[in-house]
Amino acid sequence: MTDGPAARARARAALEQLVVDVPDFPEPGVVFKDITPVLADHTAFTDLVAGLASAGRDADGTVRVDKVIGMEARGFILAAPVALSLGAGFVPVRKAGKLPRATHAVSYSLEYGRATLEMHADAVEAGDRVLLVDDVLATGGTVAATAELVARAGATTVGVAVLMELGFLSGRDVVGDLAITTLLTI
Ligand SMILES: O=P(O)(O)OC[C@H]1O[C@H](OP(=O)(O)OP(=O)(O)O)[C@H](O)[C@@H]1O
Ligand SMILES: Nc1ncnc2[nH]cnc12
Repeated sequence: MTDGPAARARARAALEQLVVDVPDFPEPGVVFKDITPVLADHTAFTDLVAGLASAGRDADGTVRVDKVIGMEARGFILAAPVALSLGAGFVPVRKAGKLPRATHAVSYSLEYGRATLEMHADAVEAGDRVLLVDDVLATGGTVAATAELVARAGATTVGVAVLMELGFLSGRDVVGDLAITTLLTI
């Protein structure tokens, strides 16, 4: 698997061709971006993962993250292979009530409602450098809540990598306390 600009360019083309816009799901007025056809295409999925993984490397190719976080549920699908390709650990951030041991928890808003996210309190260590991976950045609520969970553990969010931005954040230069300069969008 090769990361970098070539993989990102192929992945961008695949997203344009294969993502299906579904009007009024899960509620009236929302145009839902269905990424499942991209995941079903092996070449496209490979390029997506390689493109996202480039956010976890310095310009010289050195891996700059200790952990990759995926946010339930679609973030899991992308973040786990990104973690493997970087040689980093994978950490799931889950909706409330799913993780069995002591957690940090943060409530947040997203395009269609409110939710609470949790992360095991010992999943990242103080001082860890963390990359957040998800499919869609809409209001930024999910990313901001996850960055707050990382901060509560004493770790640092050094990057955010997503497949798509939906335009809610245009004109803003921060997501929560995160500078948008840390953001890679396929
Ligand atoms: O930027 P935001 O406004 O926070 O929206 C983006 C989030 O919304 C979706 O997840 P959702 O909570 O619907 O969960 P799912 O992956 O389980 O469908 C998506 O996968 C992102 O995580
Ligand atoms: N419109 C949308 N499509 C897919 N996932 C989303 N998450 C938040 N808004 C979304």
